Amino acid sequence: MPQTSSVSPNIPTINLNHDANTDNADALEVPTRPRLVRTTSSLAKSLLDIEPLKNTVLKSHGRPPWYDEDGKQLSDAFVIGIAGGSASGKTFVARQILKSLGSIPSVVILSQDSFYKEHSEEELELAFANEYDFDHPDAIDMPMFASCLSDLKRGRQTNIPVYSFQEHQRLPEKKYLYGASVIITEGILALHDPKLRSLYDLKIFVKCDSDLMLARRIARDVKERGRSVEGVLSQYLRFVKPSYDDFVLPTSRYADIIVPGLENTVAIDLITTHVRRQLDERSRAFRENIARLVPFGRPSTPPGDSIAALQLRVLDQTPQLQGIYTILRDLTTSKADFIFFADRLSTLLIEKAMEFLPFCPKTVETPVGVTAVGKSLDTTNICGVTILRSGGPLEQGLRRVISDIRIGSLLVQTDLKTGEPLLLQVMLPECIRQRDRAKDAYVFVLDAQIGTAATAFMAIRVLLDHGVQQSRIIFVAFVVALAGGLSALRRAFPEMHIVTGAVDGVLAERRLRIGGRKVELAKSRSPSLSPTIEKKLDVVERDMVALSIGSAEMDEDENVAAEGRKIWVIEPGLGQIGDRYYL
Ligand SMILES: Nc1ncnc2c1ncn2[C@@H]1O[C@H](COP(=O)(O)OP(=O)(O)O)[C@@H](O)[C@H]1O
Ligand SMILES: Nc1ccn([C@@H]2O[C@H](COP(=O)(O)O)[C@@H](O)[C@H]2O)c(=O)n1
Repeated sequence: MPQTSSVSPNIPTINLNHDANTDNADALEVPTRPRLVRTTSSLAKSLLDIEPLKNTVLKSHGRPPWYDEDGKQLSDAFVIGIAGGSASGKTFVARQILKSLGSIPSVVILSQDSFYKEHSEEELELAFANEYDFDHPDAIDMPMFASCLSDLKRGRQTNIPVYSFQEHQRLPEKKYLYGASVIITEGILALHDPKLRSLYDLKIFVKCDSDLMLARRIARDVKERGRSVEGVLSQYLRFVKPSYDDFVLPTSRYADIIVPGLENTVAIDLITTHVRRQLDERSRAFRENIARLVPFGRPSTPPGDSIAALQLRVLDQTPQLQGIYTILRDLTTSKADFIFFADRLSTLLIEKAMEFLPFCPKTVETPVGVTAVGKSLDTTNICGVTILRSGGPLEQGLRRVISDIRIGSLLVQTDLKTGEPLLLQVMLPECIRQRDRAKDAYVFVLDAQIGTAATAFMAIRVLLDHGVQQSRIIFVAFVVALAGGLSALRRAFPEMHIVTGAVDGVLAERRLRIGGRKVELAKSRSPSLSPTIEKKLDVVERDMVALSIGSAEMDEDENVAAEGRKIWVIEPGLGQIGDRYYL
């Protein structure tokens, strides 16, 4: 990127000062529960109305696929490093960028403050007497900073320290971060360390008048950091200013762009235009590509061959199992019966899936005083992850089999505009959130079905990003479609296990029409549907409206309303399992 402005005499300076902009750029972490009916504009407004937190992944639109058809990460997150003096306006610039980017998928403002080193008792005494040098590069744990940033950039989760300015100390807890496609790092020495610099896609230095920085710092430190004016001044003269001159200001020579600490609207506009262009170049149609790789529709090989090639673990097709599936497939089955038999089936499926867990030998003494050799299972690192909401009916079975199991969830929904899956919410159990435990974890992924496999791809990628071993992922589904994305999923993730009870032949194309709030499934394959089926389809359609509007926050599009959106349905299938179970 060309230099557009600089303080260095060797580099031409362009004055980016322009209109004053004193707005606070704010955003909100994605709501913990999805709101079903909400428009893009109202969400965007509320995102910008609320004070953002640093070190929190902020999302407005969900995260589209960040990997290719091989399951490999497509591109790293885009990382912006912002350096500058204390109170120069680094956080302000970061928030302005966030605000100007608008509907980008997910972003985190990562603060260098989190990486202040732990202090000994003596250092703490100095700190409280304003005699500790927090502005020297040695005060910051640069290797840890670089390692956390590198993990986040590569799409991995990270656990960052939490720092208290009031206590001058790192707190015992850590903050879990995952899933940002844009990372904005800010700190006085954000451009100091070469390793950190190598991680940035864009380097910014905020240059501000020293008097203004001091005035802002006094105001902030007294108000927010529990300091006295005398203390702030003494620390400033002894450490802050000398370090600014010796260590901070010299790093401006590494910056791609110098932004003024006041009236910087034009600079922010330039930066966001650049970032948006970079993000556009990285985006790619994922689901379309899988469909091209393995054409959906009807299976080309006999089912037996496919089951063997796909290494599916299918329940024995006993009359009893066939009876359960017949009830579940039957359109006329009552809700109560559907729930009863889905619960029974989920237990059978989970029992089958248990075959992949590491049971160890155990000897016990029996009530008649004899020893018996058996097996036992340590469940500490075994957990479940439900794909909301269709995977929910499988939870019952999992809890019956492992009563104290921790179950997290992923909310993945289809963006009706692009047809791509969007990751809207990640709530994972502790044994996955912590990197050192994730590698030992066994994870049951629960989803009602695998059709296009777009959701399954996303779920598996999330787990791999956390360091879960592929061979310890056990995907459990009521039904899978042979002619869907299953073979692409198997090719991408050959070591994970797939357990199901039914392998259906067809993945049929239907049209989903959006007009106002109304969605119609064009019955392209069956023009003369019975009235009962028509009625059931109405229920499905109604729910799809709620889900699609709630999830994708989509703008209603005239063309989409006219032509309809392509969706895929497993046949014969069990219908919308989540709806039949919950609604
Ligand atoms: N361009 C700006 N225009 C107006 N006020 C600003 C600007 N930049 C920063 N400020 C204000 O200055 C103070 C310090 O800014 P901040 O971004 O927190 O500094 P830093 O992160 O560099 O320590 C805040 O109160 C902020 O609102
Ligand atoms: N315990 C601490 C730690 C750091 N500081 C000061 O914070 C400044 C950096 O934060 P900014 O938000 O201003 O970039 C730095 O200049 C340190 O002097 C502190 O006072 N106490």
